[in-house]
Amino acid sequence: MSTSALKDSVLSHLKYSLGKDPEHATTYDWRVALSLAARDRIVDPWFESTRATYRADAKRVYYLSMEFLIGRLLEDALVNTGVYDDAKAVFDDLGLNFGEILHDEPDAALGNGGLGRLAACFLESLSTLGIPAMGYGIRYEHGLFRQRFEGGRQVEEAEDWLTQEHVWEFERPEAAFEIGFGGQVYENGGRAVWRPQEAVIAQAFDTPVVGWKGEWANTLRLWGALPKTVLDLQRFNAGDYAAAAEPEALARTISRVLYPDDTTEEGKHLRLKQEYFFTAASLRDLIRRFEAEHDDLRDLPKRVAIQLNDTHPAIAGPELVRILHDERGMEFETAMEIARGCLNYTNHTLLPEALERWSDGLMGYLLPRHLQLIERIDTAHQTQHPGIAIREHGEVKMGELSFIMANRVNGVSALHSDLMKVTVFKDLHDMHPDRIVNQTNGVTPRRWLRTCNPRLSGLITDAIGDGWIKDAERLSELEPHVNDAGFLDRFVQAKRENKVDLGQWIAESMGISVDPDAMFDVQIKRIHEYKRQHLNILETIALWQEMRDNPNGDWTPRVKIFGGKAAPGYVFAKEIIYLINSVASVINNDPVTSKWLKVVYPANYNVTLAERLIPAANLSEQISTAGKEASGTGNMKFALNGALTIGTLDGANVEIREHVGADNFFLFGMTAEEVMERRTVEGHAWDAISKDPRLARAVDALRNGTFAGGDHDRFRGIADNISGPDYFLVASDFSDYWRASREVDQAFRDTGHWARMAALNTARSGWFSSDRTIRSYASEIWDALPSKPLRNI
Ligand SMILES: CCc1ccc([C@H](C)CC(=O)N[C@@H]2O[C@H](CO)[C@@H](O)[C@H](O)[C@H]2O)cc1
Repeated sequence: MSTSALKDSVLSHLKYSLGKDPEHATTYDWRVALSLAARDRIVDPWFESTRATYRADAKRVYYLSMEFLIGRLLEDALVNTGVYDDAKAVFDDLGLNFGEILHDEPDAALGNGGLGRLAACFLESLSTLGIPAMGYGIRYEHGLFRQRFEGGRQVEEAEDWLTQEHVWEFERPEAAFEIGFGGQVYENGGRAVWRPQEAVIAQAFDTPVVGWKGEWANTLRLWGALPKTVLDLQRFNAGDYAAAAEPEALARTISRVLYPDDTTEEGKHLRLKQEYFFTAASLRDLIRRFEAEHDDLRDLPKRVAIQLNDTHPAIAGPELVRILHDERGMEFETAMEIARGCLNYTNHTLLPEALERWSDGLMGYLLPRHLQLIERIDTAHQTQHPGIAIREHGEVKMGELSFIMANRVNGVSALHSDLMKVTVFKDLHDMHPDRIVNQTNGVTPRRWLRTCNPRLSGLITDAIGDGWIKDAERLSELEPHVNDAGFLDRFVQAKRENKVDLGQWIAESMGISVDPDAMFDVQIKRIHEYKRQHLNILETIALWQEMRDNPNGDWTPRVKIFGGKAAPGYVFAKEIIYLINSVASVINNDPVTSKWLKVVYPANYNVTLAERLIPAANLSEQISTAGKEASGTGNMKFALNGALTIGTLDGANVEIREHVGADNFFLFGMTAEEVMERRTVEGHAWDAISKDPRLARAVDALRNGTFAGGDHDRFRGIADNISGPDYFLVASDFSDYWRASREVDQAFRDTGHWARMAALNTARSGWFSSDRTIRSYASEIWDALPSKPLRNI
């Protein structure tokens, strides 16, 4: 498509789709017009992908997830369909600010963090690989809350991405299903019949997910909840207007808002309704699609692979058995076999508080037939494998149910999958030793390098061509260039220019000036004790104290950048946020140290902010307590973008260090085994503090009001925790973290050496592409293949 054709398409959409005259068009109008023009180019490959799948009667992959952390779609679509430069030329030509138009798009924040973003990367890779697939989720009216800081404290505001037209979705009135809740189960001719007490309509909204080069596009189908009856006319005519509108309000509540917790299961009534709502609608939809082309449901596993993104859609097991056994009359055992032949389960966390357990009461109330079927599934499994129960202490354990109903169960990094076998799923693993496999996470190199870092990707393509974008492991072809001074200079230049851009944005949006030649040290992720943002800020305090002791010391200038939201109910995490902001305001206004050290915490960390921060990072903080971070995916994005990692042997850090080389990774801290050992030591925190005066002094600063205007109590909670129970071993890992951080200081001063290490990280991180991960799922779990050979780039 030529620039002029694109221009015509944009102008005609502005006129005929938005009814706007260019003279009076707003940034929003131009952004929507461009999006419609870009969308037009995706519809044909989208249709063709569907046709090809039907022609080939190909096996389909269904990815069921409560979260899809998509972010923005326009720039990704322009790059993936190869018209980004044309679009830029069109708006330069129109004398409009292209960057401003791109930034007008709201993030689709339909997720909390790692699990949701992984789902989005997976969909893009499935399309790039041409594997027929569909993502199923919920069309939340309100995504993850907007974070604002008030006096350094997190304040949540409702997110409202749908208050403006969402141009990337197509409503599908024909794809709607009635989903029931509650009610009773009756016996009828030897068959169980469930009569729900209430019902809502699940309405489909489709978003095309286009792959690299726009050759294939799969569908993300999100369900919105609608009332069976829009208005209770009797009540309306009786003047009881509120009551008249109640059915609609009640129904829409199901898809109203994303639960903002990412580690603690609340066990909330509405959460279980959400999980059943989208899971049941998705199973209805995929069975209808199967039966349109096939007449024997026993062949379902040959044509359908379902991936459960954690336990959130685990009700899929009992629901599939209910449909096959209750509705279709299959023998229970056959229904179980067919269901297990389709289902696979990915575990994303070992944190006990994150493992979902629904009370019998709630499950029996909302899903009475499912509770009966879970009982039967439990009994059947215990007959063969006594000792493990799905139902225990009046609760239904969704992890056990998912494991027992799955063909394959996987962890998301090598360490995590091994830990699953010896912790949460030890007994089940002993019973089914070949069921757990590992699938180390990955990230899409399109969004997380090609699109977010055009300077570096331009440099790479100049050096080795652009084959790496589709096949990221070809980044290894950069290795010979790493010894070429010219390449390294351009590598350093690209990073510096990204840092200058970020510095400008920080100055404009936060009024803080940062030195682009300082080390940009970045920790961006959800705020959680196991991710140890409080270890990072404690080290920052100790560094600041040492700088004040010796202001003329030859310090390595650093900018500590934090980003992340805390679950609204997570008090300790919110205290950590308050501490970071309080430390920042003292340090950033300290004339003695401000040339050496700055702390920056932009609010409302999301996908778009990550795309702005990662290309400008020198150092990636991956400092979780070993054994706690299942994988991490930010760690991969930083390595791809030429940042060095300071981290523990946790999650995928282990594999990143193996791939980039131990010399190009700053390792510190206890291993997962040593962590278990250290916890058994009585007073392990005090012991560590007593042995490290630097640590003791930093903790004292939390107690003596240094960062609290003299208020000794403000951060007592954090100080007491770190010097007391300290379950995540902040005190015990501090000294080694300090040691590694000083090594980082030394290394950063040798710009050539640092550049070489950074370039090797980029060159050796191609394996962490989500294309590699998806290829592995496809061959080891789904037995799914690309539907048509995609033209080699
Ligand atoms: C029920 C509340 C809830 C909601 C979400 C979750 C997710 C599983 C939390 C999550 O996002 N886990 C992260 O998943 C990433 C993708 O695999 C991993 O890289 C991270 O290590 C893991 O913390 C747990 C509990």
